[in-house]
Amino acid sequence: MKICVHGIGYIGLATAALFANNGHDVVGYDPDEELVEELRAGNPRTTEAELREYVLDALDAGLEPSTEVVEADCHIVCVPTPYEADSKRADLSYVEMSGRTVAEYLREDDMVILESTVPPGTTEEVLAPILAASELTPGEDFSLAHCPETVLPGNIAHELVHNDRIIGGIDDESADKTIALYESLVEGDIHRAPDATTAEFVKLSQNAYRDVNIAFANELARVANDYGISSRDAIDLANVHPRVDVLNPGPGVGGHCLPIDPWFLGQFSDSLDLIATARRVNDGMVDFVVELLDGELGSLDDASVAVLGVAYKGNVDDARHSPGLRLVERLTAAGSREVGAAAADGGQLVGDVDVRVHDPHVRTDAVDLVDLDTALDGADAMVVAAGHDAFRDVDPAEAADLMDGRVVVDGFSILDADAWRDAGFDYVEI
Ligand SMILES: NC(=O)C1=CN([C@@H]2O[C@H](COP(=O)(O)OP(=O)(O)OC[C@H]3O[C@@H](n4cnc5c(N)ncnc54)[C@H](O)[C@@H]3O)[C@@H](O)[C@H]2O)C=CC1
Ligand SMILES: CC(=O)N[C@@H]1[C@@H](OP(=O)(O)OP(=O)(O)OC[C@H]2O[C@@H](n3ccc(=O)[nH]c3=O)[C@H](O)[C@@H]2O)O[C@H](C(=O)O)[C@@H](O)[C@@H]1O
Repeated sequence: MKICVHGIGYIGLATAALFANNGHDVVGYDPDEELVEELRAGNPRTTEAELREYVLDALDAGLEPSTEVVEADCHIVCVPTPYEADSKRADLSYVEMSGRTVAEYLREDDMVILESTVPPGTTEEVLAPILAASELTPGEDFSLAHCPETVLPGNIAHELVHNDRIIGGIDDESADKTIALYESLVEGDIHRAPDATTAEFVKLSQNAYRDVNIAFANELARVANDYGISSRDAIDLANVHPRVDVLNPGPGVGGHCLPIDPWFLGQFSDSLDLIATARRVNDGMVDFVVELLDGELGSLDDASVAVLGVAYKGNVDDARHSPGLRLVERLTAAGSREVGAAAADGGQLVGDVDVRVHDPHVRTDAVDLVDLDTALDGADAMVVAAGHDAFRDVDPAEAADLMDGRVVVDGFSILDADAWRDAGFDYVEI
């Protein structure tokens, strides 16, 4: 089948490769000329080794990166759906733009599949009317379905093939055709949603569920701290119950999915309550880290803090909406004024903090990154704000030689607590 994937970023490229590696004739369209050139030269933008190999196989199998759209039996839309922070709404302009492009190339009996994560109702109420500008009728002249993507960054090559899929069409035939196509590719089960809106809702519910569960763990961490006990020990023990499965606390929830998708879920509903509270709890964990630092150091005024990790989670290079970046903001002068402004509401006043940031995976313009030794040199405290495996190897004796202070806040409980305590550190974990 001739397939045109619209948007060959992280998700679209993997999806294009999935189809190309299964014998389809695939064009990966993206307006980003540099990205297309790099791919044509055999340089996919990924640090995931398995994904890289998978994409290189696909290029060998004929995957054609292109800045031109082509006519195709199936158009798969994988464009960005960013979040507008002020309104807490999805920016659907890329989906709309892509829809207008697809409409120009659409022929009778073609398939259109939206994979981007969108608020409930988008496929039927936003994309379908745009595609109808082709003068073909959605559901009658061409099929239209939503097939949300659920791969876990860091494990995409495996999950792309093995995850179950939820597929919802704007009518039965659209769902039938889309299900048949994905059944020929993936090893996970395919589940039929009653309609496209339900499929959109389910995708967002999965991420909201995880966000709420993490918020529960984060709240337990704060409560356990009030009792002077380890939340990690308590959660491990709670989880021996056959019907309890609490996730891990940490310095907050990052990435461009979990912190955002709960708001997409509530975009056309006034009923978010627990889910909105969970967002607030998770975003508040950075303040908890600041409180821990302040408590351990006596005062943050003029303190030096080494922040290790601005990736949104361990072993990835993506710093979008990361707890580490938020922590840096809070600790720097601009951020401390923000925290100070909240003092009347019980927030704490923080003075100027010398913040040094190190991350072996991330390249970003958002903060100045330094090497590990520079970050630790003269620091009063060290915070692990991303769970990179590399941080397990930081030697407490060497850190003690470099640092002025002896405070470590381990956001992910990844360090060897005994070794750090033996080296003279006050070791605190979330
Ligand atoms: N990254 C992830 O872990 C996951 C992402 N998603 C969803 O998948 C969608 C895509 O996300 P990513 O691949 O991460 O984004 P990305 O930013 O890596 O890639 C999107 C690509 O679309 C291209 N693009 C922009 N406008 C376009 C247009 N009009 N036509 C064709 N291409 C266009 C961009 O140049 C870019 O290369 C989003 O809705 C996201 O929420 C879903 C599950 C996981
Ligand atoms: C329900 C679910 O597991 N969704 C996945 C999620 O990918 P993502 O990498 O954002 O998820 P993640 O590994 O839970 O990490 C998100 C954030 O949550 C934090 N986190 C995660 C687990 C935990 O126990 N505690 C915790 O604090 C992480 O450190 C990170 O900051 O969102 C992806 C997406 O929708 O883009 C989705 O495809 C993935 O399957």
